[in-house]
Amino acid sequence: MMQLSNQLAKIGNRRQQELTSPGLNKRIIQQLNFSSGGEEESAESSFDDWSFTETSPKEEWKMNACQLPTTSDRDEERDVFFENTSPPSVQNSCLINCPSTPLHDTTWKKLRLCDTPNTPKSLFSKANHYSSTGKIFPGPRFLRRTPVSDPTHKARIPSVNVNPFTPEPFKKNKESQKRKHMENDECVSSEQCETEDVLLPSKKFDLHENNMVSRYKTEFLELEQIGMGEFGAVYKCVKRLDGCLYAIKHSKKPLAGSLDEQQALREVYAHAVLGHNPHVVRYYSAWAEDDHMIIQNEYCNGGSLQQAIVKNAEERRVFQELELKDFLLQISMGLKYIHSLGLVHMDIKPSNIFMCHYPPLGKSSTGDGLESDDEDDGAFCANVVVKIGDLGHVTSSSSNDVEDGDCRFLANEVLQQDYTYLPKADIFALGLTIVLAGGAKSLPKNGEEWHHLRKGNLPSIPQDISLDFLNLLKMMIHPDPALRPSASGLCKHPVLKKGVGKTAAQLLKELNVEKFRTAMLEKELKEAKLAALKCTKESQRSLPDVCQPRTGRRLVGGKVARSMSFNVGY
Ligand SMILES: Nc1ncnc2c1ncn2[C@@H]1O[C@H](COP(=O)(O)OP(=O)(O)OP(=O)(O)O)[C@@H](O)[C@H]1O
Ligand SMILES: [Mg+2]
Repeated sequence: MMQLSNQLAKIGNRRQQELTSPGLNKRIIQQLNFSSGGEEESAESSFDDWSFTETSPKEEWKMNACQLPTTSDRDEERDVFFENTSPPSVQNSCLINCPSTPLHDTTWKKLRLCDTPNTPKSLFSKANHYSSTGKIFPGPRFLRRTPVSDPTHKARIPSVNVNPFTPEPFKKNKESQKRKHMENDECVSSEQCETEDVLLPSKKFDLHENNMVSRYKTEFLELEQIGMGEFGAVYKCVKRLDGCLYAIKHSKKPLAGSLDEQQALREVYAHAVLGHNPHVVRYYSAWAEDDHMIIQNEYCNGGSLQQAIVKNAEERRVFQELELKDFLLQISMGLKYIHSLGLVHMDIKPSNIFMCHYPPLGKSSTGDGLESDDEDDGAFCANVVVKIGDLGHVTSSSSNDVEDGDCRFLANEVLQQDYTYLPKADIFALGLTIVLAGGAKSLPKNGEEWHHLRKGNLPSIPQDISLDFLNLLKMMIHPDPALRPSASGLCKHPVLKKGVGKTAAQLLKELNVEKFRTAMLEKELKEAKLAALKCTKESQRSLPDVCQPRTGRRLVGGKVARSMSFNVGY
């Protein structure tokens, strides 16, 4: 992350130079990413002096979705060219007037506002940290730097990004650290502290610049491209050091100052906070290289659910109800975990669900993903673990800064900017994801059909599905988000528990219980043999009655409570 920050700051410098150079009084045309939604923020921004009034592509899409019917394609809509005719001075005024706000949600908002193509975030963080009142405010992604007495030392201290998804205690800790510094007169004022935040050096040790060595090429052997998305390309690679496979995601476009930068950072922040869960694609590392973000993730050998759906269609088959229930249960477990950390995914769809095929139980060489302490484990395909990936849209569940995901899976309330029930938007998208896995035809992107689904009408699934399961899916896309089941509720739902097989974790638990039970029985048997032997010896010493078992007394296991239960954990 340090290198990433370095790289981003460096690019910011470059951008600033470009924007302030006399030759730049020309029109800047830049491609916007629809999904990133920063342009929407510009339209609804509280920045009074925001001078660009064009309707954002995303707003256009929202208007389309509300004007029945329309048929534009999402991809076309997402690639819209935005023309900025304002001179750099206007751009700078936008930067100058960024309000200083506390971190977290508002910080994200600020990031986005200042991250449009007109006002690159990197530029923002480097160039102008003054409010309209001339007050200095902190760069949004820079942590407080530990003050040092040697002013020249400043230039060597790397900046650190603030993870907006970090739990509150961490942030409080940062605050107390700041207070401590102030008490120690290390900063004369909070403004000074903040000034130091933003005056962090832009040029630090840069592996790629200084050594001209690509970490990607040095550390990994690229095997093949396994995917391509809005954000970039994904490659299957072997890490030279450990010989293991990884999925490595490269951003498509240069990052600095772009909306992709923000999405990439979101993904990294979310991964870092989420840690490990069997139903969330595991993250290993991220760094910037050649102005592109690279994210090293767990490689899922079963590919995405979308790929499986396409393959099914080619083979004229569909996932059966039992498989659908298994997928739903496993993804719900991943969502339950994400939601429990106060986050929401906001882009659940088949291409963001990944499958890992493990060898049958006992032969797993991964040692990963199969064990779960989750009491709710109840799926049945022990050798297929389903995981949620692509965290590029993750945000806080209490946030007003929502980056809409794929419009085909978007809940209506999110479109209406009602963010009261964000976790339920994930449930809505999950319901439609399962319906697609069941063989339903592609979902509409807008128009009458789009609204029809948002009224709670389930797309038709071309196979016999039990009424119970159909009703559950219907509830998941209920127009009233409050009535949709929660992820936690789904994990315990009788429809998903009833008649299903067991997960690897459950089977492992049962195996351990059986092993324990066998060991106890073996112990009892051994004791019985010893007692019998002793009895024989003593009877040979002419004490005929001593070893005769008394009525009601058990010879074996007498000290063992027979009421001992081995069923804990089921
Ligand atoms: N960990 C992984 N294991 C296997 N395949 C992967 C993995 N990550 C990504 N892929 C493949 O690459 C594709 C794109 O990945 P991902 O969704 O992370 O990128 P994206 O650019 O954000 O895509 P989009 O914007 O379309 O959701 C996936 O649909 C999948 O086919
Ligand atoms: Mg994706």
